[in-house]
Amino acid sequence: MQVLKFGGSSVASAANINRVLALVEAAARQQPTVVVVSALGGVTDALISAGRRAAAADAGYREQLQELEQRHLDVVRELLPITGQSAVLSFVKSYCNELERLCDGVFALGELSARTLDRLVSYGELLSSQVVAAGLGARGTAHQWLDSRQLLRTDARYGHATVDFATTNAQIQAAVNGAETALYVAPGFVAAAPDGTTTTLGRGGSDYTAAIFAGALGVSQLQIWTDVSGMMTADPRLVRAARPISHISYQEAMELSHFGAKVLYPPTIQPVMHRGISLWIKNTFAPEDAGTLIEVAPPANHAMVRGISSIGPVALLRLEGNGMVGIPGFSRRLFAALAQEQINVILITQSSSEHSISVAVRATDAQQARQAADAEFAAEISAGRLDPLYCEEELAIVALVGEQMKNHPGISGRLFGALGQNGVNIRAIAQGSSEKNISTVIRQQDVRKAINVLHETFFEATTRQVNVVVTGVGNVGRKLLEQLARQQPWLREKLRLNLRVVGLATSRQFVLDEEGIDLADWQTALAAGPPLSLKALTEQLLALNLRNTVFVDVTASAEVAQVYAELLARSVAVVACNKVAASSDYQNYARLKSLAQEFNTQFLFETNVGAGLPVIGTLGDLLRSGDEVQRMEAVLSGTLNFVFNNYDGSRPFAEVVRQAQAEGYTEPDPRLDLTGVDVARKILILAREAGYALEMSDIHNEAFLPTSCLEGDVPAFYEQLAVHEPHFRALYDAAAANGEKLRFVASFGAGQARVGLQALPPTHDLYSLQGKDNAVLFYTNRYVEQPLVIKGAGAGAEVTASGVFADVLRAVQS
Ligand SMILES: NC(=O)C1=CN([C@@H]2O[C@H](COP(=O)(O)OP(=O)(O)OC[C@H]3O[C@@H](n4cnc5c(N)ncnc54)[C@H](O)[C@@H]3O)[C@@H](O)[C@H]2O)C=CC1
Ligand SMILES: N[C@@H](CC=O)C(=O)O
Repeated sequence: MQVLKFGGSSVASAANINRVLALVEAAARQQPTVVVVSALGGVTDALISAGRRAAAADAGYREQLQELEQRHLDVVRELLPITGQSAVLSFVKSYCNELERLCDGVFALGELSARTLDRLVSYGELLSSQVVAAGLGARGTAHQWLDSRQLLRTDARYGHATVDFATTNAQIQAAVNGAETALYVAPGFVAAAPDGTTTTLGRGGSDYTAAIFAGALGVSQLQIWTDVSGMMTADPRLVRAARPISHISYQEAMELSHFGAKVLYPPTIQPVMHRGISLWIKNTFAPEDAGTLIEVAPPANHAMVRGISSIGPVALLRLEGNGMVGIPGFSRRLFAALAQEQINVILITQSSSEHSISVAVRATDAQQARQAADAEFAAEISAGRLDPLYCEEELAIVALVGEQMKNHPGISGRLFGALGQNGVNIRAIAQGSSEKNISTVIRQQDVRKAINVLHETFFEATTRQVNVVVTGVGNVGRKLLEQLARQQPWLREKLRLNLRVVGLATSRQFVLDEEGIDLADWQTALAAGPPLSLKALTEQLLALNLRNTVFVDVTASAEVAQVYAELLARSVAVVACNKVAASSDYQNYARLKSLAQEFNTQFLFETNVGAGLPVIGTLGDLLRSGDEVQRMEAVLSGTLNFVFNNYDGSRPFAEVVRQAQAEGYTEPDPRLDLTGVDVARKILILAREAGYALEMSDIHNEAFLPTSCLEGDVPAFYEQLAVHEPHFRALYDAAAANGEKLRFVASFGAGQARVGLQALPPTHDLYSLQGKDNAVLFYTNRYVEQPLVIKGAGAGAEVTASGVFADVLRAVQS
């Protein structure tokens, strides 16, 4: 024997009912079957609404009832052959006439009692089950329609009656076991009080009916057929990667159902759970899908977390004050006051200091709850021993559920880590000692991000989504996009990162697309974007609230550097190729670093010094391992090294500088390189990273450029370089005469930093640098005589982009 229950969506139309009939017939061929049917989708709500309108003297209920009648008649006409329709059509009409008389009475009296409402709504299931039974009859399938009102005995608490199981079980057993038929159809939801008046079973009523039949008959299995393929690991409307749960325990299923996985209503499954009957959730519209099998003891697997649930909006109420500490009875009074108002408490938390108790309630109950608590504690509040109830709204609860979480350390750590790294602040936490459920209260607007992050953390061993915004798609930015596009498959396969570019900006336009921009044709997406507004870009990016987000600045813009703080404070990682922020005033530099720390994110700028060379990272490693920098000596300008390696007077100095710019080594404004400002910024950043609070004004810069070179714009600068060709030639000749090379050297020691042009002899460590190379010499407590040397290409789009890329990966993998 088995029981199958079909929900409202499964019987919402003739086409759907035909599916149901085929499934029922297939099931009944296997073993005797009881089919429990809900009302056609939407009918119960329509009946309640009609009743309420009638009670409110709104004659519109008649039209509503006519629509309901028409809907059922249409279903019958479509479902049954013409020859078999008339009896069923007149039956539907007679039920609908009864309904109309009932509502007319309600209209006349202006009153809708719970008893009348039960009677009214019972027609939904009575009609649907008769229609399904007629459908089976029309297909020649033998069956018997059972009137659940004659089998399910309840008390007279109309609306949510309590079942008298002794009588009910006996009546069901007599009706089913005594008959010869192998297939029964019964209306769900409806029952009867001892005096025979119709009652209903409350929320989840048809599931409950099915479970009562299953329990009474001791069946092997109860199947609940619905419109989803079972319980999912998370709400599929919020998490695309959510997947069905194949096996789950009753305990877990109930935890998930409590928290929004609306497939089941826990109280309804008690009759089967207590008898160890398995419950199979199946999809009427995809019967081939495995569905979810709920059992007392499902097979063990490696999943500690079975599902993630969410419920919202909720409000968090906090009762707080010194007057509570050590005095029994406060929580009892709070809960009694809420219970008095029929307010359901969803989550409770109290710290061990006993200084406050927080409870979460549905947002719609918040104000009533606040008033009830304030009234209850009015005396303590006016005496200053308690604060008025504090109510925080627009919150939600996200919970991890899984029986195997018990005794497995580290799960809450991963939960908090994953949320923290994504800027999701946890307002309250609850975990019972059964360890089946860890609940967090978070902002409603963070729910999508939080569930996705947790789903990735606990279910998707395969990939993690990373969302990158690239601001500045010039020389370096374009190369970065090329590298990202080329590397995407590798990142997915090897690092399990689904790295998507969700935003792009230039000084003219920007585009944001949470679905990810096609890197094969990003120019088209960008061209279609609105004019650049950094405010709009940041606001829209923050509003998207995507997980694992990295903002990459590949501009040289001071305005772009100003948005970092807002982003970091929302846990968006910032990767800056732009040197403006790290070389701005010390206070800003330090604030950005501490914001990153405070909001559990990253502010990385490795390419600020030495482009793709691992300079800042190496310095950090030295310091973190306890070393101390004594001195640094470095060539930090790719441009200047290129220029002095290539200038020998045979070509004009200006032409060599132009070549450096054309090859992509200079700053967007090459005067920054030639004046030594770019190098000064770099040594400043290194000194700061080494622990010294220097300002740009502390860097002594021995500029070699004649001042007239800086008096106009960039074309004027090049003109002046040509005018001063003899000056550059003289510098070169003087060095060459001594067998020396010109190097623009940055040095730091004893808290002092300086940059300037030097003629270095062949014996000097920085003499033999090729092309656009940079070199950094670290003299530390451990590297005393021979410095730690980092050397290599110090400029160029390709190497710089690769350094930015590495920072992006560091930001999301840290
Ligand atoms: N070229 C190199 O070897 C290295 C460059 N860098 C840094 O990389 C950055 C970019 O350099 P390039 O790509 O050569 O510059 P670029 O001039 O070729 O590109 C700059 C990009 O930034 C955009 N941009 C400018 N102002 C903007 C604003 N306010 N909002 C949005 N976008 C804006 C421009 O439209 C352009 O797309 C600079 O900060 C530079 O210091 C760092 C290390 C090495
Ligand atoms: N313009 C810079 C590029 C890297 O920061 C340089 O020439 O070194």
